[in-house]
Amino acid sequence: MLKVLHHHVREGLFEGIKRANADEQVRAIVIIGEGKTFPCGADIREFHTHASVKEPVLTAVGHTIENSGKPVISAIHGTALGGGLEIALCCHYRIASENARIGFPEVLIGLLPGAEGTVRLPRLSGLAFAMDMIAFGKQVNAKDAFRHGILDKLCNGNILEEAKQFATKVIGQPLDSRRLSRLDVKDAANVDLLFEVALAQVKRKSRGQIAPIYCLKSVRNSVRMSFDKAVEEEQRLIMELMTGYQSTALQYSFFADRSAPKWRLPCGASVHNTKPSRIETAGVIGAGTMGSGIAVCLIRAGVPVILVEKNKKMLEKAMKTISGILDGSVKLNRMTSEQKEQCLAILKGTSTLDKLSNVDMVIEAVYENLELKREIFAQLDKVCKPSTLLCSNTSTLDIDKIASATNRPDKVAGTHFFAPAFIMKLMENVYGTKTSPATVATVMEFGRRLGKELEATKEEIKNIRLHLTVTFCTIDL
Ligand SMILES: CCC/C=C/C(=O)SCCNC(=O)CCNC(=O)[C@H](O)C(C)(C)COP(=O)([O-])OP(=O)([O-])OC[C@H]1O[C@@H](n2cnc3c(N)ncnc32)[C@H](O)[C@@H]1OP(=O)([O-])[O-]
Repeated sequence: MLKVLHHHVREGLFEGIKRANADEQVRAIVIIGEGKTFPCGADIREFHTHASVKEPVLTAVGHTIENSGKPVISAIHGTALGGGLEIALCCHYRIASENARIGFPEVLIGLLPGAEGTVRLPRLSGLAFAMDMIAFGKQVNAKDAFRHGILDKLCNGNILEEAKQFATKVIGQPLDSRRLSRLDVKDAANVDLLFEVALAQVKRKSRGQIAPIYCLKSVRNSVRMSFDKAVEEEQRLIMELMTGYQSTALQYSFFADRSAPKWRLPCGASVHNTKPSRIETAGVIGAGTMGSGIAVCLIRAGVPVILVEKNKKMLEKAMKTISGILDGSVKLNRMTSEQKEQCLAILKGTSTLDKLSNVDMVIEAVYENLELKREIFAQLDKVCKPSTLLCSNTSTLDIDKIASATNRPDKVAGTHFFAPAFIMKLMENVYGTKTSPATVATVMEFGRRLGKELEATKEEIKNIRLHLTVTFCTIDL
């Protein structure tokens, strides 16, 4: 596990600083991460648990550090992120290995640096840099951080030894000018202009998201209010974000993103011992909103698609819609016109299922009617080659009941996309009682290829999970 500021880490740090302050032999204090890195933030798993509010909270640790009568130096290697960087900002000096990185990624999980980071960083780096770093969750390398005054020294040798040497040089020097809470914000006169420019960027780049706007407001408060008042307001803003649906969704997505590549089934099959098959071609059945959106995902990932829709007018309309969606991507510079044409070249429309005889995978996306889906799956079973995976985009129906309409239940799975499928990142892969590990491996690998955040869900728990994922995903990720 990476170094995160669990309750016991905060407690250890707090007690350590107090002990060092009380010990007459100690003349300076160095804070360094054991192992590969400085702390990369608060423990996200601890949020919403009692441990996150158990004393000493991060701000109390920070105050003890800043108020220490002996110089405190943070020696950063690896990454100092989020709460880790907030601890470093409470230190009187910061030195870092040349290849270290620092940043405030909180906004990426729908939060802001709520342990006084939005109020301290501008006092050190200036407003423009702080707004950019905090509202976009940017990580910067040590050289950039040094250039912007965040670090006092870059090290290329043993970081602990260099920190000890540095400490001997600063012993006895006045500390007040090193306590960021006592300093004014640099470039404060430009606050309104900088805020407007950053806000316009946020609205363009992080459309629909609340946290980046709160980040900017909180940084602006660092100029408009006293340190203490701005901190109070920062607390209010983070509490509002913490209880909102966007941060819940983004935190969920943070862990889903990391756990999906490590999927494991109760039978012992896992990503490590099960080989996926390569999907070279696919069929999508149903050219409504979901079917068209799924087809877009696939052709954008370079997978040739046969889109089946028995209503010819609807098929024609869907082909135009798909072309329009790709035009939108071209306008937003997400693809070139040439790439758009390449996507359209691998999309074919048809009104009959028999054209799917040779595809490697079919994703059915007709409306939620069990009998209709069973009928389609029974036909697919006859039409498709024996190795074809038969998948359903169903959000509520039982995969086992759909699979039982075929003679290949081991090759049937749910591949549940969320609307609009070409934007929403979550994909829930549902396995039934007879779905084989190889099928799970293939749909998980396929989802990864589409750039999705994945969930492997057992049919029995789908409905509980589904309730959660739907709630979580009502935002434009
Ligand atoms: C009062 C509030 C004020 C403060 C707020 C904050 O600090 S908010 C926090 C601000 N900080 C962030 O948002 C930092 C978020 N983290 C990152 O950006 C990256 O993890 C990284 C760049 C630190 C390392 O990348 P990498 O590719 O080397 O490694 P990896 O990404 O694969 O992770 C390895 C394992 O560590 C786990 N884990 C990681 N971080 C946390 C965490 N904070 N918590 C819990 N767990 C965390 C991760 O789930 C995974 O666990 P698994 O699956 O093995 O059980």
